[in-house]
Amino acid sequence: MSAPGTGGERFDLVVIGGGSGGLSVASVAGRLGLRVALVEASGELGGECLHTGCVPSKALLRSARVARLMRRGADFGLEACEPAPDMGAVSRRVHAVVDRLQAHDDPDRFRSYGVEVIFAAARFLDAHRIAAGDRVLWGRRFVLATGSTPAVPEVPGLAAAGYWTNENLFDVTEPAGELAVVGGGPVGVEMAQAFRRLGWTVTLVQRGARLLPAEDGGASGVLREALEAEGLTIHTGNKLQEVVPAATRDERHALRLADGSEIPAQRILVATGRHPTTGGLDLEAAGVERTETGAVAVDRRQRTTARHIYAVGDVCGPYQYSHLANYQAGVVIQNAVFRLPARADLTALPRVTFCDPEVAQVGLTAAEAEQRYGDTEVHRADFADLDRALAEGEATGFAKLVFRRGRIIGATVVGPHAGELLPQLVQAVRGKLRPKDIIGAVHAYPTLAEIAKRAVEKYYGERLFRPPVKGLVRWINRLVP
Ligand SMILES: Cc1cc2nc3c(=O)[nH]c(=O)nc-3n(C[C@H](O)[C@H](O)[C@H](O)COP(=O)(O)OP(=O)(O)OC[C@H]3O[C@@H](n4cnc5c(N)ncnc54)[C@H](O)[C@@H]3O)c2cc1C
Ligand SMILES: NC(=O)c1ccc[n+]([C@@H]2O[C@H](COP(=O)([O-])OP(=O)(O)OC[C@H]3O[C@@H](n4cnc5c(N)ncnc54)[C@H](O)[C@@H]3O)[C@@H](O)[C@H]2O)c1
Repeated sequence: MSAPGTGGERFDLVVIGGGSGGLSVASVAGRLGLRVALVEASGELGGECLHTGCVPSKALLRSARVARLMRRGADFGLEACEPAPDMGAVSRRVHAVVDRLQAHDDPDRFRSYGVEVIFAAARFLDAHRIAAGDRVLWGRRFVLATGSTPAVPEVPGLAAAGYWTNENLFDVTEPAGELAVVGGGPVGVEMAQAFRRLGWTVTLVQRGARLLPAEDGGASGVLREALEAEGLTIHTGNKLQEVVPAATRDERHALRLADGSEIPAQRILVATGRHPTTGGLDLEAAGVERTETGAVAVDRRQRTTARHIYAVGDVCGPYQYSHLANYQAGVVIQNAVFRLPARADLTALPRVTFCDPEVAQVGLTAAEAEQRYGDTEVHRADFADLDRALAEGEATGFAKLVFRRGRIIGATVVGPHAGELLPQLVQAVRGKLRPKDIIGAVHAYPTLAEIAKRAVEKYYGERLFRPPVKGLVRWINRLVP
């Protein structure tokens, strides 16, 4: 660590990185009257979520879903038709959505909050100073919010063949061809389905034993079945070993897998995870340490090993979601601005993979709960039995609720709009609610949200519709006139 200097423009708070996490901290701190600098390397605010992550991927998935519905016309009594996707037009729509949302992240909006916005790459000079272009900033406190970048495996031939990542995927305008997707996490699964629905022949290779390995095994199975039914080819428990590059752009590369099989593909999408972005920051000069995985090490108050430097979002994890970066930003505001010892609590952190069917989770999965406690109870309701799901023609999937000692400690939903169904379950896990809190609330009929109530009904069903209870009910009814 370098000896701290005193020169430079002085700020109460210097935020490094203008994505989901950094923008949340800077806007609140600025409006609360702190002298705040926001330093962003890329030349525009919004970060990955807006430009190359959540927003473009969800816009692309929407076009893909419309294509799917067109093909499914006959399921609804309409003439089915095979869409002719225009990748150029799809990409233009995706960028139009991004541009529309970019207005929220206009630098002038942040300047109006009193934030000094500086477009430059930041580098620590010592524990209290950074260089940002030709300026030197002194900060009482700092927030590191530099996000993550695609982790590309070292596979012989891959670089020579050329590949897409989320950083250039949304600029694809060429007509549909053959695509190999490497990685079966959220990026791989969402994008494989989007491209398949937009007419591409897609093969997905997943090193893990199943798709979305962090999710409930049953949910992962339902998803795989749905993807295969749409014509996706999936290899799990297999790894990309080597690529034999095509001689010309129109020919196909050969992707050799660990089990000796070979996949032909014109294009390759690499979706094998992400590395925290710390390169060039010179964290050592500030005394900020990293974990074994390269993430910035933080405590539950989001403080790094240099106590006046905080970190939020993908650069520290432990998960990589935009809403987690925002949540951690709130923890930092409480600690660094209000000086309250707030701690992050991820017990009820939701996550959603926006494929179709969507996969949503809050709290523990059934397997995690069983492993941790050994005395849990799981009840499941299927969309195939739910009136609204049948009316919608979207009856794939289920909700699974995990109970322990009369409390809801986890929920998995795989099915139509699963992410939209999550909030009541997030409240249930967060508030350690009892099953009666779900069943006691009147759910509008017919809604998909009734699925949670149905799973709770199973919980009570097992307890109520038993001979001793039946006997008691008969006895009361005979006794009381
Ligand atoms: C394809 C894809 C889809 C996704 N979909 C979802 C989703 O649906 N829901 C969800 O919750 N999450 C999703 N994510 C994850 C989400 O995008 C990230 O978790 C989120 O953007 C992280 O926010 P952040 O603030 O940590 O970092 P970022 O948004 O990446 O922002 C970091 C910023 O720091 C800047 N920076 C880096 N180094 C420096 C430096 N030295 N100096 C100054 N600035 C610097 C970068 O230019 C960048 O603007 C998705 C990710 C991908 C790849
Ligand atoms: N809907 C969402 O919230 C959403 C969407 C997209 C991304 N994200 C976030 O972005 C991050 C990155 O997502 P991701 O899907 O790239 O990463 P990931 O780490 O979640 O999944 C990558 C997968 O690639 C596989 N893999 C690794 N190397 C491989 C190889 N050589 N061959 C074959 N398979 C290989 C791994 O088994 C792993 O399951 C995630 O942490 C996720 O939280 C979130």
